[in-house]
Amino acid sequence: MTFNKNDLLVYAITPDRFDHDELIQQVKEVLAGGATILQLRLKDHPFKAQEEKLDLTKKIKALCQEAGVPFIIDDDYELALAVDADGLHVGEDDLPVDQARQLLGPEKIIGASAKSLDAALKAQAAGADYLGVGALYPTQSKANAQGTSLTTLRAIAQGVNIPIVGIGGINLYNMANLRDQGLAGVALISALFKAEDPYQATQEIRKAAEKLFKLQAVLTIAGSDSSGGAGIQADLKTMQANGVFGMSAITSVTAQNTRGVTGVYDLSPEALASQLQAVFEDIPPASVKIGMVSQVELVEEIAEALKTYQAKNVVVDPVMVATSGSNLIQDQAVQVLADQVFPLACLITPNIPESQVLAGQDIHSAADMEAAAKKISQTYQVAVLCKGGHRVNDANDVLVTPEGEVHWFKGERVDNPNTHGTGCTLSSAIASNLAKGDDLVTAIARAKTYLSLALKDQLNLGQGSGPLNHGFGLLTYYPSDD
Ligand SMILES: Nc1ncnc2c1ncn2[C@@H]1O[C@H](COP(=O)(O)OP(=O)(O)O)[C@@H](O)[C@H]1O
Ligand SMILES: Cc1ncc(COP(=O)(O)O)c(N)n1
Ligand SMILES: [Mg+2]
Repeated sequence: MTFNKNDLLVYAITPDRFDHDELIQQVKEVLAGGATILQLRLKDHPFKAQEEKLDLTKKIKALCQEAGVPFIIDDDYELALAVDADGLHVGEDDLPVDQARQLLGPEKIIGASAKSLDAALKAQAAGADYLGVGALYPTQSKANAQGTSLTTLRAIAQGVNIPIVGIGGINLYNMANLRDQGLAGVALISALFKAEDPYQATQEIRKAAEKLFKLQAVLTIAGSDSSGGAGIQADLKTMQANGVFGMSAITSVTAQNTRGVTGVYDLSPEALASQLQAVFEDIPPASVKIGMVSQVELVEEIAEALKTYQAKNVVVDPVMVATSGSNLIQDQAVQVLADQVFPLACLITPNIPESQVLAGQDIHSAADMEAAAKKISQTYQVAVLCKGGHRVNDANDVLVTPEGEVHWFKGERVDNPNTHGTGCTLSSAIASNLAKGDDLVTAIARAKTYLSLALKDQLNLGQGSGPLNHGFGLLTYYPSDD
């Protein structure tokens, strides 16, 4: 039995009124399906004798032990002590947290329900190990449960440093809305125990929860931009802002600022290969973004590594020329990148000049963008997002898939001359969203929203086309400042 602050919580809570044998069977299935913590909640449950309650509790505890899953009891501290449960959960009107802690001792898990930041901070200070926050959605398991808004949930998540599980009416379908809110996981009753097949339901929810609530690692393979607005630096900042764990393999070090590129120092193929090996062999990324790669040999190392490690969700930004006008790829490398790396990708994101080169045709209109994207997509059997940042009146991008589907992403043009790194930022945000489980269209739509907000922040650094504010929404909370 382990309980770590960073563990994923797929928290199963037993339902009201049940047949004991049926409950035991369901608990078995829910544990086998991948619940990571289980709470026995015996609300409204008539027991004929105390022995009966003890017997049931012991049986369920044994199942949890066998599965290596912490066994928590709701409210009833005497029962928790009697069976030596792993922990106790107390509601806002139950035993106070500090008393629960005293009664159970320092080693046990104490959980508390909280509906406000105030209650959450109090429970944390009194020694709670985790918090249940809700009801986030209407629920049948707790009639008249008071609702908790996502705004309150976020405030609590930012204010405390113990894990939080969302609770109340959560199911496989509404769970996705709870992403990026600072949750360690979700607590469920009906979605697991009232499912037709509790084993399968738990498995599906566990799989989705892994993506939604566990910090996903994302790799960028790109060039360094000393001025911090594009390349590796933009990628890592974007990943941080989009709630994933950024990692990097550097292809080249550029001396660059908002006015231009004054030096390009490519790393050796060995230097790149060993970075890729170090990352892939230890922390397989959930997605990969590829940016500036200037030489044929470096492209070949990347293609090799993507195949060897069966890299997933690969997004390629075929960087050719910096916003400031400097060339960032050798002519021979373009075709090798296209031939060897595009087919391993799930998306490539050329801007208009890059699309013209790749398609071998001119682009003067939205229809031309779509035609070029279709041509590239057919040639390399990969989805293509032709970005419209180089147009004047709008910022519309078009996605064409190898199956021939076309999707336009309409973007209002933000009046901001500081667009250094927009392409790097967009592709990294797409890779981040794919890592968190979005489908391609959703990942792009959300990335575009992020990019627009970063542009709208109107950061103005340097004398040329400056960088975006990647961290516009990030704030660090220092508890000691209160
Ligand atoms: N002024 C702007 N306002 C809103 N979106 C923009 C603006 N400039 C670029 N974009 C968006 O930024 C993303 C990157 O596009 P683009 O600038 O064409 O790429 P690159 O940086 O590779 O040249 C696209 O989604 C594009 O629509
Ligand atoms: C190291 C590096 N990589 C990529 C770009 C492209 O920048 P943009 O995103 O503006 O196309 C850049 N300027 N520098
Ligand atoms: Mg670009």
